[in-house]
Amino acid sequence: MAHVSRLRRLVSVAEPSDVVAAAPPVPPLAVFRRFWPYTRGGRRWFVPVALFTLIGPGLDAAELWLFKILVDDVLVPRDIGPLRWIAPTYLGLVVGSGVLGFADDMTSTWVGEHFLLTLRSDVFRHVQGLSLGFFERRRLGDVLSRLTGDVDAVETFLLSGVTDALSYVVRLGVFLGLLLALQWELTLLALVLVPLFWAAARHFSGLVKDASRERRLRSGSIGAVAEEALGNVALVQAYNRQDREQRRFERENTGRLRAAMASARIHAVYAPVVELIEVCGVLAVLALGTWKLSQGQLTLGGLLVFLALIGKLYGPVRGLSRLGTAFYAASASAERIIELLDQRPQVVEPAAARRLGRARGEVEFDGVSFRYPGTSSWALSEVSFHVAPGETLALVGASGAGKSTAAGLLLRFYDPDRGSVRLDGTDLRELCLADVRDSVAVVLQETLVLHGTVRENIAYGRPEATEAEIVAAARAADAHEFVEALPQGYDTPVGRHGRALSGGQCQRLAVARAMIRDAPVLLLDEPTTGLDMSSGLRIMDPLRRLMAGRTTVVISHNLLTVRDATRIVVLDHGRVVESGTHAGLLARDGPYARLHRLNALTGSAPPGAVLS
Ligand SMILES: Nc1ncnc2c1ncn2[C@@H]1O[C@H](COP(=O)(O)OP(=O)(O)OP(=O)(O)O)[C@@H](O)[C@H]1O
Repeated sequence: MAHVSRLRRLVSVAEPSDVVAAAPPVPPLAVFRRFWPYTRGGRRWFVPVALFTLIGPGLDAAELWLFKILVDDVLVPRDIGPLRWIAPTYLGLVVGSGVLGFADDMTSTWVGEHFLLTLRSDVFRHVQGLSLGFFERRRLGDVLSRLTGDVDAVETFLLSGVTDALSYVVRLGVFLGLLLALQWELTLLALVLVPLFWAAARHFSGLVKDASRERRLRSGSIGAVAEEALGNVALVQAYNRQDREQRRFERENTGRLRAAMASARIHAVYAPVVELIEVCGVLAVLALGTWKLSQGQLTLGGLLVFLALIGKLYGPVRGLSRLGTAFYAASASAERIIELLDQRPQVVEPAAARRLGRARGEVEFDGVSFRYPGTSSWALSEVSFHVAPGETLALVGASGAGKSTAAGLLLRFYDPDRGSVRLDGTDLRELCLADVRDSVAVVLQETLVLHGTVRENIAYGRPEATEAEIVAAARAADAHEFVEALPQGYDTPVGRHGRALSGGQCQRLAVARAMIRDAPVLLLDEPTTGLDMSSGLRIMDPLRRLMAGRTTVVISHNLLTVRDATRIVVLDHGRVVESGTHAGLLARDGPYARLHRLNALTGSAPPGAVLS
């Protein structure tokens, strides 16, 4: 056992990564069962692929047999006669193998790529369907690395690996049959060494698996660190943190390098061991074969073909044992995909979800309490309010009071722990999720602008919108004028996070997008955050037009846009501490009045910025 621990030390990897957690191990058979359904589109090609696999070794064997005849009937007797039929047959066999190889390559690539397409798009659909909570907990770069590198490795596990294995087994069968027919004693001698191959393969495969796990894990960490640093490049550069990010990136890369070196060491030890076993076999056969030749029990052609066949026999044996290690390496990736696929969305639709035509827009929070997963304090507790269709409700409160959390619950990004959120009198949990989200148009705190043209950004609200509708929405959002002034008008690319536009312009695009969505409920989460006084005032008219005739929940902590709301609900530490109209709440001289005085002092509520 000492040599095992010595080998283990050979593959020891760097200090553990704290960026990405390892996926739990899964037995190979379970991996196979798990991914088998993804082969469904390509299964009809399995028969041709199997046929090509069967015919290939047959052609190889025929070529070798021709070689035997060539030596025994042409070279040894020095007679050119049989060459007349040997030459065309040989050419025919070579052309046949070429055509077969082509067909084999095409079909197996198609089957493999088709599998990848199905699996990758399924994993993507699954990840997109996960609740917001998942994305808050996980590193995006790691998820991306699973979607790309790990999915590829699963294909190796399931398809290329299996077809290769099949081809090796067939080759073994054909060559073994030929060898036995030619010289059974020599064959048995050659076979004595096969168990040694297996023992070596088994020994090394466990080590390979450890190193491969570490390599895939490090690839995920590299993706995660790169995504975080490059995604927040402005922050990194502003605070001169490039060196720190570089160190983090290099640390994960060094981890990957060590894992790669560990697996290279394993392979470097493994290859000569296997070669040694093989050479022993060939030498033994050569010795016995030469003796048989001298005794006249074997022709020279027979011996040469025998040696060539032995070479061909060891090929698949070696291939099979190598596949074993490749399987183990790929299963490390499979485990990472399975772990991703096993994530369940926290927000799920009931089996018989109720469809909701066009909602009237009645919104109700009834005794809602909510805690973010993994936290101990309540973000909302016992929150109740009711908004009738067409009315406007303003949620106000200090930073961290729970306003955005309430917005998240209304969009059903999360489910409340207690109480219920209702739309038109029905609990959101009973409704079709797509209907809930279709009923609510949002203009969020952080302006969500996509990498695309102005037109694409507006039409994201309703992809089937016509050009006239897009322009009408832009006009209503007071965006048409500035869009027309852009170099390419509606076709101007706006860059990632809308960096080509000002904050106010981005916000007006967001209003146009919400406008074109034409949903009965409108959710405005701090629509004026980050805007200066004049931009804040400028957005008011478009917002008013957007709110007309819709139920609106407006969230604000600077009290802008809230004074004329039908009702104002004041939140503090997740609780409703006050509610009423602007005038009524001011008269009570409670928390709202205090907030109002504070705002008047800081001047964050422009005079006249009121809802009509
Ligand atoms: N994803 C999250 N995971 C854990 N806790 C969270 C999460 N988001 C918010 N919280 C916590 O929930 C509480 C309410 O946060 P919320 O964002 O709803 O406040 P807010 O009133 O919208 O604040 P602001 O006006 O600053 O946007 C805070 O204590 C916050 O720390």
